Amino acid sequence: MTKNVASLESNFRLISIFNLKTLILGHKVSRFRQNEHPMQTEKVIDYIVDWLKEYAVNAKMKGFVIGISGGIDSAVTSTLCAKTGLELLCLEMPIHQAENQVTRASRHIEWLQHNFKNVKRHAVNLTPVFDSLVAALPPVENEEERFMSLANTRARLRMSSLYYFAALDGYLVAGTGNKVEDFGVGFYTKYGDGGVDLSPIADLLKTQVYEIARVLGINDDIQKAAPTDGLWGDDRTDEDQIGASYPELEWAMKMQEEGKTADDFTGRDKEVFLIYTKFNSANRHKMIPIPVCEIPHSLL
Ligand SMILES: NC(=O)c1ccc[n+]([C@@H]2O[C@H](COP(=O)([O-])OP(=O)(O)OC[C@H]3O[C@@H](n4cnc5c(N)ncnc54)[C@H](O)[C@@H]3O)[C@@H](O)[C@H]2O)c1
Ligand SMILES: Nc1ncnc2c1ncn2[C@@H]1O[C@H](COP(=O)(O)O)[C@@H](O)[C@H]1O
Ligand SMILES: O=P(O)(O)OP(=O)(O)O
Repeated sequence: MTKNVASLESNFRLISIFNLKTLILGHKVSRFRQNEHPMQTEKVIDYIVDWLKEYAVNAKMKGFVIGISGGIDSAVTSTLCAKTGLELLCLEMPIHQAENQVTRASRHIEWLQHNFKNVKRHAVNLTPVFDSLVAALPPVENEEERFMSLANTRARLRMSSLYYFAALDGYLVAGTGNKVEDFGVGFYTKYGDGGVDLSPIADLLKTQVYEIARVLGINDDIQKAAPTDGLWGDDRTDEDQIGASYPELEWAMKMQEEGKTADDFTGRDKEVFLIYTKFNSANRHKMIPIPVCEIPHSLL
């Protein structure tokens, strides 16, 4: 990891092929810190809003485009983008989506438009796009693996649509990943929802995202909704899939940072720690720069 980052700094060629998320992640893993004192929520909000604005202005971009799912992360991120005063385009991109998710997303955008003049919206129905892609793909033997692959395909179709509008209108694609998803369990789709231009809330734990949502006054139904990746056409939650809650995962992330091992724990603590480390190591490839085959000078 350290070696990769060092070679990244000394090799400009590599930089161009990493997405921003990978870059941030590459140096952030080593500086993970846990909140020892209460978060100064208003100051954190102002800090992120200023950061977003400064980045967009320096990049000479007009604003941001973001996918709104009806979940807490996209609700908070979009509100922080709206607070910059720059243009914000909210995209609803249902793919066989549960009705309650569609409604929550739509109500959040209405709330944003009510509070901020700089917010526009588009609904892009990706269900027929997804269905025709599935129909065009060859049959497979292992239906279960196909199911997982198609779940991630949904996230990648959304990413393509976000970048369509980013290029069309001069926007940056705002990422919605938080610290536990991005740098802990790697619970996102590589080059799907992980394919973004900047990551405003990726230094915040999920519990901190909730605290920010409360202070921002995000709709109650979103604050109460169980986190879900919404990729399966049913209402399974992230906790159902991972086997541990976000507060549990945050605890395990901290324990790993402190150098603890599974032998330090028993019972549920041990179970959670093992779940966390399993995801963390399986998804490590998402948290480091992509491997480049470096050819010895003598051969070139
Ligand atoms: N909570 C959320 O917001 C959210 C969002 C999207 C997806 N998800 C979840 O995240 C998970 C994503 O699935 P995934 O991680 O299997 O798919 P992924 O596509 O993100 O990553 C798997 C892919 O990475 C590559 N890969 C695997 N091992 C590698 C290695 N060692 N080195 C380099 N590349 C490697 C392969 O191409 C493989 O197909 C799913 O469980 C999905 O439900 C969660
Ligand atoms: N239905 C959706 N419409 C728009 N954007 C979406 C939708 N579902 C997901 N997204 C975006 O992807 C990220 C990650 O989604 P998870 O639901 O957490 O997997 C989400 O924050 C939206 O930006
Ligand atoms: O990324 P979101 O907005 O869908 O949030 P969550 O993952 O909590 O559903």
